[in-house]
Amino acid sequence: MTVDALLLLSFGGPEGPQDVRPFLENVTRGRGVPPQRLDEVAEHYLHFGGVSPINRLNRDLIAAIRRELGAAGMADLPVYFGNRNWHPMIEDTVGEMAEAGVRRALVFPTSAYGGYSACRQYDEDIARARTAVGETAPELVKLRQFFDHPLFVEANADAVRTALAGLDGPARLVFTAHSVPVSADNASGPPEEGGNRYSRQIAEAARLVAEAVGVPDHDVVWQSRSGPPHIPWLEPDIVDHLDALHAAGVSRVVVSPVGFVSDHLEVVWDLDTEAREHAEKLGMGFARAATPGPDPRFARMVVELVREHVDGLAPRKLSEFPAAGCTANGEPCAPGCCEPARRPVRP
Ligand SMILES: CC1=C(CCC(=O)O)c2cc3nc(cc4[nH]c(cc5[nH]c(cc1n2)c(C)c5CCC(=O)O)c(CCC(=O)O)c4C)C(CCC(=O)O)=C3C
Ligand SMILES: [Fe+2]
Repeated sequence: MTVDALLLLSFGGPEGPQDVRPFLENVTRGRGVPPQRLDEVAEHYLHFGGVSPINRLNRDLIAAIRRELGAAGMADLPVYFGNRNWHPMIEDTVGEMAEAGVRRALVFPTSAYGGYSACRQYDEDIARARTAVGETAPELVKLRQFFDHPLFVEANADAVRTALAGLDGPARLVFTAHSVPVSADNASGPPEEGGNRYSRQIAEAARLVAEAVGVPDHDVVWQSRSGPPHIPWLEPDIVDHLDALHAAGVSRVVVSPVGFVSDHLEVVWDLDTEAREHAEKLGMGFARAATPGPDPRFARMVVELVREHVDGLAPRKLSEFPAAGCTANGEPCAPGCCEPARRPVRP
């Protein structure tokens, strides 16, 4: 298949205090997140001057992808940047691509997993942007999920090794990912698979990373829960889990945010601030493993995913899960796959 461009599609984050509220409104429109939770999250952003590191990290990643494309003989493939929730917005970027004459592009989403928030919502973004641009919109083919790609696993494994080496004794290895409503996890994957594709892929990535490091035991827990308290989300939360480990006599932890590609706000606040402070209060040693995005192997993986389409390169993957997530123009992977929850939409 020939393609004219690559589009990096991400979540987006604010780049100054004035961006925080409108960004949060974009994220939570029609999603039933209580206003009190929004005030709290706004405070987390303002604690960092209203700047999330996510956009800068994505621009760095694009620079690294350009270098790797060059090394693979694809220096002339333009790389574009668009987001779901903040500028550059995907609608604007796809408009620019159309004006530049792009007819078909691959889309790399900055999420490794299936599930509504991690996969299908990016399909919705692609479909919405194409509709906004109209007839001249390029064909947009999303790249597959990469939670079990050997380069993703190796980058995470090296980060875990470095974090373990930074503590002065044996530590419990704990992986985290963004919590989602239990109903959303149950609905993730195609219906015939029986659900829970998101949490099962997280568990699989954690297992692969732990195995690569050579650590016999580990835990998988969740972070950054939002939504009203009466709705069940995946548990335990990392902070509660630290209490449980402390009670069990564990004195050091390494936390690997395997559910995320880069150090965005939920990593630097929920882990580096909240969880770290809690560990210190308990007198536990705490080290947070780096996210894989800045590792050169991550950009190399993106180029491999591109080459699966451009050169027919055989997909490299370490798990039995099908290589899902790759569809054109925002189509779901399969009928009913990762259906969005029916949420009350208020005008
Ligand atoms: C699975 C998942 C990922 C991983 C996959 C991926 O990476 O795409 C992820 C990533 C991210 N989530 C992010 C930020 C936020 N997520 C929120 C809310 C929510 N996330 C959810 C899920 C996920 N989120 C869900 C089910 C909600 C509830 C509302 C809804 O159903 O949509 C809210 C609202 C406030 C709150 O309640 O926390 C914010 C501000 C940022 C950017 C941070 C920055 O700015 O640096 C990133 C990368
Ligand atoms: Fe989120």
